[in-house]
Amino acid sequence: MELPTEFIQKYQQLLGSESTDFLASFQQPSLNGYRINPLKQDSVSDPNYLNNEKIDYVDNGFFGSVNGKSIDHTAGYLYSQEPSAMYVGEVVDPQPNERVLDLCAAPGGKSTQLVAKMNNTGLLVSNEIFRKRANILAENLERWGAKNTLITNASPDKLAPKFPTFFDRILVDAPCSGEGMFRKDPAAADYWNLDYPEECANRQRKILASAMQMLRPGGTLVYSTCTFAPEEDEQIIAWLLEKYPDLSLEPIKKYAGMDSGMPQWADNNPDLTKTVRLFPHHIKGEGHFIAKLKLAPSDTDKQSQPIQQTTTLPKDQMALFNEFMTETLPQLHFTNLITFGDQLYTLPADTPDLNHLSVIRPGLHLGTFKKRRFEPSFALALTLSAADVKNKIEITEAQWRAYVHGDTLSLQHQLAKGWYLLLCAGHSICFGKVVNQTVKNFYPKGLRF
Ligand SMILES: C[S@@+](CC[C@H](N)C(=O)[O-])C[C@H]1O[C@@H](n2cnc3c(N)ncnc32)[C@H](O)[C@@H]1O
Repeated sequence: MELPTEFIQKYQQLLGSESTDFLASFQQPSLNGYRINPLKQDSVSDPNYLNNEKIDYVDNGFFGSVNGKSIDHTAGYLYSQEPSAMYVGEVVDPQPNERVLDLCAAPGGKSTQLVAKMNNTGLLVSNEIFRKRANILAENLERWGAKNTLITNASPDKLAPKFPTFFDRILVDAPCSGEGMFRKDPAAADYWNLDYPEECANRQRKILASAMQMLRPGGTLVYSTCTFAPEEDEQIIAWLLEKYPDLSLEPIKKYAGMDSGMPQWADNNPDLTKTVRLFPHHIKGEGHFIAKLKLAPSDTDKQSQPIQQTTTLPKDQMALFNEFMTETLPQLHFTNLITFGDQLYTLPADTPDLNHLSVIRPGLHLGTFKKRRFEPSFALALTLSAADVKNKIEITEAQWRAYVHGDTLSLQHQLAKGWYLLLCAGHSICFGKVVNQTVKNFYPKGLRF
């Protein structure tokens, strides 16, 4: 690929003799990776996914590519992600039952990783400023089987007043000049110019100022980019430390091939070596910068408490939902029920007041109220295992292909009318409705292939 001349000159100056290897790395093919979903009860159906080279710094991470039209992918057992990007979620290291914000979240690589580490407990607010991208984020989180996630579509400054000093951990995986994406997407190099990193840095400072309003005293902020530009990496952290004296850098473990951040590329603060750089000529990945900061605890400024949601469904809807639960999922119980139009959701426990906020998914989507019936959602099906449901049908791979294409299935034996969880190779695929020896198709239209 052809790199901009000013880009070459800039990194020759910054990296000196090392720039030869750095610049040569852009002529190498880009690297793919994927993570296996630990939230699912069983393992991948294609064992080849377990035989690839493991990524040593990531739980469940492997080098290799994912077939987007496989059962494993469509059922949410795999997430395709660039290897070095996977280290971000490891550094965030969220714990079960925490309140976590992924502020720039689409398409959802880091959010799926965070939700898995939280074991679907606590609250993850996964936010994306652009609506189209927020819808893709929702699709990816639903396929992954996320239950504790509130998906919002807001600019950081609109989100901040809703969650003052609220989060234990915040990830800002910032929009950046994307120099680490040049190999995957050479068009990104055409877009680059010498002033672009500074333009991105302006936006990053604004996003971080909003993030700081939402971080509780004693909370952790992780900032990451997929660019090498010091203006967007060390210099942003130097700015943060100056503007917020109660923030301090936390050391990040450096695995083989990872480099320390460069104090000399900012204000010479030696603490900047606590940040990490993943360079494509030193590790097997496209490149990343990650910093982890802690806000000093305070006795007076307590973490804000959510306003408790009190929700009661109208009697007729409650009866329809209870009927579905008794017939299909008698062992499960959902609380914090909330409707948006005719859509039913279960809100994560810690959710604050959502008024005047653009919400894409207020928690797990349970289904839709139709005239005199309740239709369970695809999202609900993907959080379930065979043991959760009263009625299930194990389908063959050929039937799975027909179902994801939008066809109805014919049954060889008579089954009672009602909702059944369809499973293929042990994976929950979708709900289907049995009527007269056929399974009616409820695979989401937008996901059929
Ligand atoms: C690096 S990407 C996030 C990748 C994501 N964290 C993942 O792992 O899949 C940055 C995101 O920031 C969003 N973004 C762009 N401008 C923004 C702004 N002004 N404020 C907040 N987010 C913004 C982009 O739409 C993009 O989805």
